[in-house]
Amino acid sequence: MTHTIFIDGEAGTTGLEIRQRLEGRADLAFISLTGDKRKDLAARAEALNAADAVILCLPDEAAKEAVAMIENTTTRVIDASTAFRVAPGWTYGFPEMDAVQRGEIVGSRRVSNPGCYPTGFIGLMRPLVKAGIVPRDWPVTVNAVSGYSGGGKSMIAEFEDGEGAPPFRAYGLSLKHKHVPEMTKHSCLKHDVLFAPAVGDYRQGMLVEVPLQLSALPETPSIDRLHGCLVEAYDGCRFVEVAGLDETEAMTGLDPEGLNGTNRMRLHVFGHRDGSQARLVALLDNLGKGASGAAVQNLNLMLGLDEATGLS
Ligand SMILES: NC(=O)C1=CN([C@@H]2O[C@H](COP(=O)(O)OP(=O)(O)OC[C@H]3O[C@@H](n4cnc5c(N)ncnc54)[C@H](OP(=O)(O)O)[C@@H]3O)[C@@H](O)[C@H]2O)C=CC1
Ligand SMILES: CC(=O)N[C@@H](CCC(=O)OP(=O)(O)O)C(=O)O
Repeated sequence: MTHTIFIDGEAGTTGLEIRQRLEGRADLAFISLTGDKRKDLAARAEALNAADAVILCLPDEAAKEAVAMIENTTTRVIDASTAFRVAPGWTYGFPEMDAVQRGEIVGSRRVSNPGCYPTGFIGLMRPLVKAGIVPRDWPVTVNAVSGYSGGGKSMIAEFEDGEGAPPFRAYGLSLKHKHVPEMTKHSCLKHDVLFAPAVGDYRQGMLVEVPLQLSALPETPSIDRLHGCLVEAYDGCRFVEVAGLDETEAMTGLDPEGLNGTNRMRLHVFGHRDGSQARLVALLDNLGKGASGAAVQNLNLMLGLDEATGLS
């Protein structure tokens, strides 16, 4: 059986990556808009309604516009933007985040693909909050660095074509980053997380870190307890893994580009085993498990296929 797919925003950073990941799939046929048709409302409306599944790789407003143009009850939607990540009626497209999530995605017609930073953060924090190791009302900070492709075509142009992009830049300084609502909600936290992102002068790959003062937490959890909780949460997951404590202990650095080109995410628990502090760090490709890889994984699930089809 062939499924018809339309990627709205196919010429952008996320859209192109998705298209490349789906290239050569005999089970899929594509509707593609080129030239002036790319942004033509009538052409987009026709494509959106003709496809079995659409993947929206658009700015938020254009994504909302696309969803409003779908007039049938059969087209299935994966939205890569921020527009619907905490919206009622939408399923959050992070299959590994809970035992029931994969099944929810399989049965959903509206799936919001998670943000890149939230994938790392929720991956680290949700199991700890659900297990009661980190209280729901805990004040949580998240520090992160991303490659510049995270900012789409305009940021890629700034770093690759412009003059004088800095080697490292802190941003999100107003503390109102668009990812805060989904990070907070899907980690089951009560208070907005304090999010401190940065962008580096390299194309893709990211580290998302949560520092924890263990002795301030209610039960002073050990490194082993944190690690054990994450290992249990991701047992059997194809794309989310937890680095062993021996491996982590021997590391002197962590390269944000380490999983580029894959749909994988690796979680680390750094700290002395008998110490009272921990640095939880997620490593992922912002264009892989942080965006395009995750979208393909969700598409596979929604089409009733093995979630790993075409992914590494
Ligand atoms: N880059 C990343 O790492 C990630 C991005 N995302 C999200 O995915 C979405 C796409 O981001 P990204 O690919 O980086 O952005 P880009 O700017 O690289 O691409 C966006 C694409 O959408 C097109 N577009 C804009 N407005 C319209 C419209 N009204 N109708 C049709 N096409 C339109 C643009 O056209 P034109 O080429 O003419 O500008 C462009 O090709 C965003 O919501 C982003 O937040 C999510 C996770 C990670
Ligand atoms: C480096 C950089 O600018 N990154 C982007 C986030 C990339 C991402 O995940 O975007 P979505 O929320 O659109 O999915 C930012 O901070 O806005």
